[in-house]
Amino acid sequence: MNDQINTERRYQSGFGNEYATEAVAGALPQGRNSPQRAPFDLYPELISGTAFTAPRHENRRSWLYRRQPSVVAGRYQPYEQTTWRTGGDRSVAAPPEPMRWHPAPLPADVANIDFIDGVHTMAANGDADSQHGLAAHVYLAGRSMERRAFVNADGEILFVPQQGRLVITSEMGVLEVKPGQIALMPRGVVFKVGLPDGPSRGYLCENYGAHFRLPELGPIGSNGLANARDFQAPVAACEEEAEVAYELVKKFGGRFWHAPTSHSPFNVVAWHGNLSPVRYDTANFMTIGSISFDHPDPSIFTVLTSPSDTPGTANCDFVIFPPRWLVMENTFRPPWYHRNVMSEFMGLVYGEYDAKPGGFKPGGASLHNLMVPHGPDEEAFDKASHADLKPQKLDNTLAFMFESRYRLIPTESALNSPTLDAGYADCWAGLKDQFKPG
Ligand SMILES: O=C(O)Cc1cc(O)ccc1O
Ligand SMILES: [Fe+2]
Repeated sequence: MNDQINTERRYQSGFGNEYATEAVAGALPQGRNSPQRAPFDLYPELISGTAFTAPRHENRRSWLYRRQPSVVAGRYQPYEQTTWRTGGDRSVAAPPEPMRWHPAPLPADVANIDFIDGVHTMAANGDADSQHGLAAHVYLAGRSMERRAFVNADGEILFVPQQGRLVITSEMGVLEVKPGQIALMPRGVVFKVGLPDGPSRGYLCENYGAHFRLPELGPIGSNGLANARDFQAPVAACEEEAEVAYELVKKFGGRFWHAPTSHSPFNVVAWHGNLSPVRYDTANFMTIGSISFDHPDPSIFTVLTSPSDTPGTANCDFVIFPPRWLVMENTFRPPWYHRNVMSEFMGLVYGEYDAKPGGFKPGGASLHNLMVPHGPDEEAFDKASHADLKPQKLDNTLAFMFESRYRLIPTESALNSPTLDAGYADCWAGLKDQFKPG
């Protein structure tokens, strides 16, 4: 298995269904999970994504049949990764203002930086140990992980590549993900990231809370938004050279550790269950919008949601702003000016975002925390207030938002970064009082 794009890669369709896959026919036991001796003398191993006793509709677990169990590993030593932070750092003085960052340039030595070392936290909230909150990261990497693997005990990871494809090799198989697509890696599943296009950039949402799932559809009905069948899980793929030395890096309680192993962690010959990495192409998102008037709430663009214990008030919603038609009559069509009780971290994969046609660049980011006023910049306001309201296609654009009930605290390094757009607030400065009574 290597980084090369393999156009014949196969996938299994669906989100959270009972997948079953064998790299070698006959490797899955039939009728039981843990026979006295499993087929081909593989080791059965269970990975739980939820508590054993979680309600059936939420319960996630998979059975892996592997050449050696995961417990066969060396001792862990501390590993230094100082730019990947975990949880909200409440000692940071975060101004109650809109914030924006220009795209982070790829560092000069990017060819030596792999995915693990290339993660930079922009903002985070909650706490991994108490299993709530999220972190919004950017990754800047140019080196494929070869004999290095990573596992995150602190949360699941949503990948949003912005530049360059990812070849994500996991215990359950391989996912190829290109900009416009996303991938979701469950907590605790070992993976490595290959970069077939070299220097790559993208966003991550590390979710410490309840796992991401498809949102309820309510009156939309039984179809629409992200359809379950468009998610794809990998098929089992065991690395041919299984007895090779690997370095396993683990994030556990916000700290990084590494241990040597004498075998590939990608030694799973067959697996079954409903806990799996998946990928999804946002081009398959069935977008719903207003066909009469007014700008709807952005919740209509929710791809995945991580609920909290308060109904309808997410730990994290992953929302996209995909290409779509605008047809609303007598309506200011871009987002309204607003203050949101939820906190909004946004990124742009490609194109232009209608509320910020100028200053928000692909690879950049913005943070509009709870109750921080924001909305269209002056240019967007002027254009939309006078636009001829014929049907308009917003094309070649993909922005997204990680929206959370908890305040997102920027990291010290994000606040001090040269990419912080010091003049961001000026984009609204020209919105004059234009009240004309009578
Ligand atoms: O602020 C933003 O740009 C995100 C957003 C978009 C939208 O269409 C409505 C509300 C909202 O917060
Ligand atoms: Fe907003």
